[in-house]
Amino acid sequence: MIEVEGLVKRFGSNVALKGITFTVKDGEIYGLLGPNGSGKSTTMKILAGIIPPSGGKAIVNGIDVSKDPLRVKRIAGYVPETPVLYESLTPVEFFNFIGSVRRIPKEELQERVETFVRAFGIEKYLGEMIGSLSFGTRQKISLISAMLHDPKVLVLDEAMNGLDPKSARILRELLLQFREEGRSIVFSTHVLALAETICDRVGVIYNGEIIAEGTVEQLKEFAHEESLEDVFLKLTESQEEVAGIVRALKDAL
Ligand SMILES: Nc1ncnc2c1ncn2[C@@H]1O[C@H](COP(=O)(O)OP(=O)(O)OP(=O)(O)O)[C@@H](O)[C@H]1O
Repeated sequence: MIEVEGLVKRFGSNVALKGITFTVKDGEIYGLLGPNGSGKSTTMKILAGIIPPSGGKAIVNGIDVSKDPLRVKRIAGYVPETPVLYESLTPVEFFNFIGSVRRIPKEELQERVETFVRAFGIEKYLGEMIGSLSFGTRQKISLISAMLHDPKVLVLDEAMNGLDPKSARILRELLLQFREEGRSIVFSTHVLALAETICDRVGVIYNGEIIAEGTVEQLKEFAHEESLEDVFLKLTESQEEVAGIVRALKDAL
């Protein structure tokens, strides 16, 4: 379970998070949606114990991220927006490195690596240097490394980025299985169709604040719109602006 209450993050004079509150239950996939720069990655980094909050609380499976970020890192699987990998290692070396840092028993590590490598179809890249691999393959390595220690909580920042349709489907199925197993998953995406199919509830974040929250159906009802895309544009005050830009483009081209 993830409990976020009044979370604040300041970067100098820029207040990136202005008191965010939401809960992700056990066995729930919570989607964090919002325009560029609204605060999704900042929230995710705090939940993963990467950066400290400036105020408020974030409790991940009972652990306060401000008090014990190391313990949070142990139980959470975090996939950053941009993969952070060691370019000069091969995927096998990298997975072994993660296994030793996380103290995963050797046999268990090998079994889990094999399962995920097969699932994402990256067998043929295992001996190559990570720096030479494509963006999508690196994303798969980042995903696998976040799941090796059997995390109770998953914090996924744009995790579908760069994945081909087959791998995206596999990740989707994996997440649904994790949900069945009672894990909490917080998931940011710009792909609203994906959020619509996978998230139990979504929170719309705008200028560092959650401005609406609920199931996709509840949000559609609340905003009197038929698609999540229209809900999103309306709530983030972009609907009129987009229409104006489209009109200007039509006139200009
Ligand atoms: N390390 C940092 N130093 C200073 N400002 C930062 C830092 N990280 C984020 N910010 C600022 O915090 C705000 C929220 O950024 P954040 O990366 O959380 O947005 P986002 O919703 O994830 O955006 P995107 O969809 O583009 O990934 C932005 O104004 C950003 O410039």
